[in-house]
Amino acid sequence: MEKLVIVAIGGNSLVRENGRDTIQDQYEAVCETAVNIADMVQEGYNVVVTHGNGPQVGFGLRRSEIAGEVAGMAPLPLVNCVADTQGGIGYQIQQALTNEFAKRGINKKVATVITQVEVSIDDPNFKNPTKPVGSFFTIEQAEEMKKEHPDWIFVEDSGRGYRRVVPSPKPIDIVEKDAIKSLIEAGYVVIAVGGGGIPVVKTGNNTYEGIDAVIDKDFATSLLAEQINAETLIITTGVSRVFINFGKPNQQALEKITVKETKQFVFENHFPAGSMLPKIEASLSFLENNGTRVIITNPESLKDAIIEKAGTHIICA
Ligand SMILES: Nc1ncnc2c1ncn2[C@@H]1O[C@H](COP(=O)(O)OP(=O)(O)O)[C@@H](O)[C@H]1O
Ligand SMILES: NC(=O)OP(=O)(O)O
Repeated sequence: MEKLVIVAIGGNSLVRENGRDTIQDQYEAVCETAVNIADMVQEGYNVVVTHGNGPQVGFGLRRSEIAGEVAGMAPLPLVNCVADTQGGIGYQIQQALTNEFAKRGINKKVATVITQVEVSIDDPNFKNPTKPVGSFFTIEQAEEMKKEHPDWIFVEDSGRGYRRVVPSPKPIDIVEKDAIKSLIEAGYVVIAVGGGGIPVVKTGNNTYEGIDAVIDKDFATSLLAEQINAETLIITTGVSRVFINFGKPNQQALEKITVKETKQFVFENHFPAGSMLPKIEASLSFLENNGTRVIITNPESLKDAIIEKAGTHIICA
């Protein structure tokens, strides 16, 4: 079988910067990414796709809250908002890839697996929300909203504005990993752990219950990569490369770095929590658990990145 590559698509990379956030805009962004993934499949790579949902799950949560405030409708729990985004984005990726393969005469089938991801009820992250979701606000807008919703917590997100944060426990196990493996072995391009997976806690022997949280898709992707023995982990996001001193006049793009160098950059605080840090931590975890290489880049650079002509490459040695 061809080398197994897992590609994570960032939720923010599916949002257009035109302020409209329409589902058609999102589908256009998905189609553009599908072209790049189809290029990889055409080159002979065996690809598994995962995706984020940070903006989308926040939009869904807010829609549900407004429906409650305006029309008295029962709110949708956060875990169900995650499940809805997993299905909704998975559907768009599945259709875009299916159509792109048909257009090019690529003989590959695509399937999305509704994926539950186990977390621990005792995870300290339930008490310390860190995962930014939904829209970006100015500090004034965030302060105004806090007056109306004192329980909401906002954080500054990588110079892009303020966002609400929700709990983000660490993934422990992927409940549907055997189904995912079977589909890969049967030759499918599989879409899984969308939005980091639907967070569930174990209630007994093989029984589960949903819990309100948003798992970081980079950690869930890294865990899936380990569980399916992927060779390469590719994280696509809004930047073509990772930088040190990001956003400062002396920022410097990183082309190839070792695990040791990456740990030193983490120690020097080059990567903010909630945006680049989880990608870096997930990369290190993958490489320290039998992964061979990690690439962080934007979707349009995928084809060049896999042959080391673009992106930031993190390697073991
Ligand atoms: N050191 C860094 N190097 C590159 N990008 C960074 C860095 N620190 C923060 N960022 C920002 O983090 C973003 C990636 O995080 P985010 O948008 O939350 O991820 P996702 O694409 O998974 O939704 C980049 O697009 C960039 O704006
Ligand atoms: N769930 C998640 O990590 O989504 P983003 O990648 O969109 O932040």
